[in-house]
Amino acid sequence: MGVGRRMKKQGPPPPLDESLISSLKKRKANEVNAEPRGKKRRTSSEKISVKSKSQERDYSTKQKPKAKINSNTENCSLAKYKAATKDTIQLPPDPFDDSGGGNVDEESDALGSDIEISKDDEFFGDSGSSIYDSDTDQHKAIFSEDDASDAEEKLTAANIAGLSRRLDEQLEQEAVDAQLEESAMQTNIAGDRPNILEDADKEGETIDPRSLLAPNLQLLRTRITDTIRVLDDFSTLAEEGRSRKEYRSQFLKDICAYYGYAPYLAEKLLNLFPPREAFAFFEANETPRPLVIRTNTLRTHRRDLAQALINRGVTLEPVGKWSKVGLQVFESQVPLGATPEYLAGHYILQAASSFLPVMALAPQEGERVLDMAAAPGGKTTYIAALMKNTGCIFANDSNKSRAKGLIGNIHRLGAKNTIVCNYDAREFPKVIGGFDRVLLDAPCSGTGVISKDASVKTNKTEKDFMVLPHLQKQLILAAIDSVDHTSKTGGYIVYSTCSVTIEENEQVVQYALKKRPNVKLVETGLTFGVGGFTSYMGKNFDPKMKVTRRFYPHAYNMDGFFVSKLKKTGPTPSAASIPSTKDVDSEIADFENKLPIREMEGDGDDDDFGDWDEQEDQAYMERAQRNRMRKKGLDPNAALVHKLKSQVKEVNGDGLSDQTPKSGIVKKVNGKFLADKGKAKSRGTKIAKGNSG
Ligand SMILES: C[S@@+](CC[C@H](N)C(=O)[O-])C[C@H]1O[C@@H](n2cnc3c(N)ncnc32)[C@H](O)[C@@H]1O
Repeated sequence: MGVGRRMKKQGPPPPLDESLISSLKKRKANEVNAEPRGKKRRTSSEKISVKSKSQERDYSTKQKPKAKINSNTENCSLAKYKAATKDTIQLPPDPFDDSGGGNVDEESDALGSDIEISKDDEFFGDSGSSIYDSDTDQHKAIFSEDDASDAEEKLTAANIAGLSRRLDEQLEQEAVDAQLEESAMQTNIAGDRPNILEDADKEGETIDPRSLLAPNLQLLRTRITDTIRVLDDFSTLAEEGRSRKEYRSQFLKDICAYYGYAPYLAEKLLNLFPPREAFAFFEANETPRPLVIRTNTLRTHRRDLAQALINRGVTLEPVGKWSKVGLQVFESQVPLGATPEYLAGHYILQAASSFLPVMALAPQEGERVLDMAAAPGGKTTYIAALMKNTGCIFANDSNKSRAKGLIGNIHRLGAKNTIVCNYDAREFPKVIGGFDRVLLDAPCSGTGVISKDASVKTNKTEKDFMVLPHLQKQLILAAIDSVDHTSKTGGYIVYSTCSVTIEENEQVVQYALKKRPNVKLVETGLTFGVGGFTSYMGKNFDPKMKVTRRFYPHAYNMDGFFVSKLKKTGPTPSAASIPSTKDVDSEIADFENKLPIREMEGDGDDDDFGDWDEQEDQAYMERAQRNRMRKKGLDPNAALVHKLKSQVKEVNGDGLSDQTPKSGIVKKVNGKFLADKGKAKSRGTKIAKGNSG
């Protein structure tokens, strides 16, 4: 659990598929040929000696970390720095060379999609974009050999010094990790059969479960790694007579105790991965993700922004080849939320993962785009930038106070093609339709961003995983119904969440495919990420679900995210509707009926009534009534149906309007059923103070 991950490179970019970037290569080749003699560009294999004393760092004396460096690390500049000799720093040209990086633009062309990244976004000049090159005189490349002015050397030096420091820290962290791993290995000698369950049983007998002693974290961690070893090689390492299930259940208990998760959520997350990967996921949730800023190309170019921030003492690097606008910040001497560049809207602090849904949406200039759940506007403003302030964006959010933040960001970043609205997005098809593209970055449980909000570990309940997916299902249907299937340029819907659970992702998309046969899943155009689940715990999803993308913190050092893209192929059938919120209520009531019977808070002679409103009171009493009925072995749903029937009769004027409903604890006043204070109180149930009933 170190701090290392924030400093680690974000990524990794996937291996390049050459076929997808052929057009880029062609363009580069032309440019190289067109270059005047004697003005040779630096190639990625060339070394550059940096003369400044302050930059001379002796990497040869660094103790090499013993830990195996994973493939992620090999992609980052650390591996390249390691090759540096005593007096020479080998500049890492790759991070600043956007060429051939399989950017989404090029890839999507090949995929028949239409993602476009502004050519102005090219970083530090080596990119090979013709538009970019026409610009080089005004925007000199920071690390370009061609333009080694004194000022630039200073900038380069400052950034390199910062990056070197960052690498030192990373090396130190890895050395510590290696030592920890080595000591763990000494206790985990291969072939040694650990007594996990036997020891845990003994521990359970000796420790009073009510004791307030803190768990022994070292012991727990060792047991977790031992259990993973056993589950990896069960036939050799399992204790005799013990089942896999027993080990899994011990693993779950230990994960909950070690990382502080509620068992319900921990199990849900554990089920997504093999044990070893699950451990990596939980571990990654303990460390912050890298700090990333997105260049606002409506106001500046990435290299200009980088230059300005380096001048202010910020150490940064392009976020990865997959993005032309992201900068990963390693160190800063100034608050990044208060620099003149920030205030002038040159950048926005935005997690790298949240670039992805917009890249998948690939908005085109001149289109009409709906961002259904837009606040605080990180994605809306990115959409505006990709559309170069043309066309029209409707940025909607149902939360008024969050919508204010959205307006602030839209102004600061200079988005001029955006209309902000404040509807419940489920109503949107009735408000306005005919959009070329819709982004639904849905409200979710946030299981992908636990490193930012650890309260998710304990505050998400079974009910959340019923209510949220239901809302998400309603929203995705509304998103589909808002799109114009005849759009010449689009007809796309992107559904994304910052959650990793199946209920909020694949199941929602599957529901949309079932309810709206006029949509189909298409490639997101994103070059990395794990494919979505096509089956899970006996449930099969559409085989094309694999084209959706999952992003995990342990795999890419990004927040957990899910991105899917749908194409609308025909009109929504006229009979199709969006399930109403009443259905959600009945689903929740049904859910509550299944909960174990427990004493109601208000049962007893408690006269200390709070300020209740009539509705609250009614719901409270109905729940008490249902509990009582179940205790008596009666079916509360049957009584509910009976009650609803009598209400319907009453609404229809069937002569019951003056009668008190059969439940006996509510009665009708001014056309509403209210608590009958006398009866309810005699049963020990809380009712509203001053209730006229
Ligand atoms: C994940 S956040 C959106 C983040 C935003 N897309 C961004 O990138 O800045 C989800 C948003 O959905 C909004 N929301 C929740 N329920 C909604 C509904 N029924 N209709 C519209 N917006 C809703 C919340 O207020 C919240 O701002």
